[in-house]
Amino acid sequence: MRIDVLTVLPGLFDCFLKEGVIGKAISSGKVEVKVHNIRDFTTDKHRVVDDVPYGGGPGMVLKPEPIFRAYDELTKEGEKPYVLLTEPWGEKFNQEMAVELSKKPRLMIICGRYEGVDERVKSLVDREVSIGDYVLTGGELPAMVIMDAVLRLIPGVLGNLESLRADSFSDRGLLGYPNYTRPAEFRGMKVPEVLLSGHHKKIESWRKEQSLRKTLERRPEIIENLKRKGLLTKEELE
Ligand SMILES: COc1cccc(Cn2ccc3ccc(-c4cc(N)[nH]n4)cc32)c1
Repeated sequence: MRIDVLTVLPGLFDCFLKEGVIGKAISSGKVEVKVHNIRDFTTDKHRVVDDVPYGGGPGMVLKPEPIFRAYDELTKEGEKPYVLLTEPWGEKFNQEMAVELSKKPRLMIICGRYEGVDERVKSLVDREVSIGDYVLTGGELPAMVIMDAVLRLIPGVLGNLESLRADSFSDRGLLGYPNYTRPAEFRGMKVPEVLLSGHHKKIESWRKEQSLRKTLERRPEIIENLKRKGLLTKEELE
């Protein structure tokens, strides 16, 4: 997969693209992520990317020209990207969307700043995406959240963990099961016996039950959604 990111703050992505699972996936060539400074696609000597809003009002708006120039330049060759625009009130990002986006060969993520992008930029956009009902200062953190959730789903990125998660609950949006590690007792708090039993079938069913129970308690709508889609097995429904 290739992802092109358009932003006026490319430096925000430096650590994200160097560290951890995402950093390894990029350095190993499993995925390609290119961050482009919208300012590099201006043509005036002051490299202006924003302007005051028509009709008045606070703040500034990102101009359409530099973004369209970047899009035209970056789409001259190769597959046309599926274009995302991060917005405070776009379609809510979730695991289902992450799975869908992970199947695209190429993505482009346009990161707004100030009061957002000129409305005409949306003629380039396939999906306006929000990571939650709160307003951030720009689209870069949402872009990193989306990239992190999508890139971890690319085959080979999670390495051997991937196979262990063949039937991963998280891919169905279920909440995770409790994790424990040594010591077996810490400040009077014991690890559940079943996890010390070495009985893999029992451990697996305990984890599945914990995940379903936690999801039912905290996010019942996820269970309803999976039921409606027929994505819960008979025993999971019991
Ligand atoms: C557009 O309307 C806005 C109104 C007030 C502030 C801002 C700031 N801002 C600029 C570009 C931008 C892109 C994404 C987000 C964002 C996404 C989520 N989930 N929260 N916030 C916020 C952004 C925008």
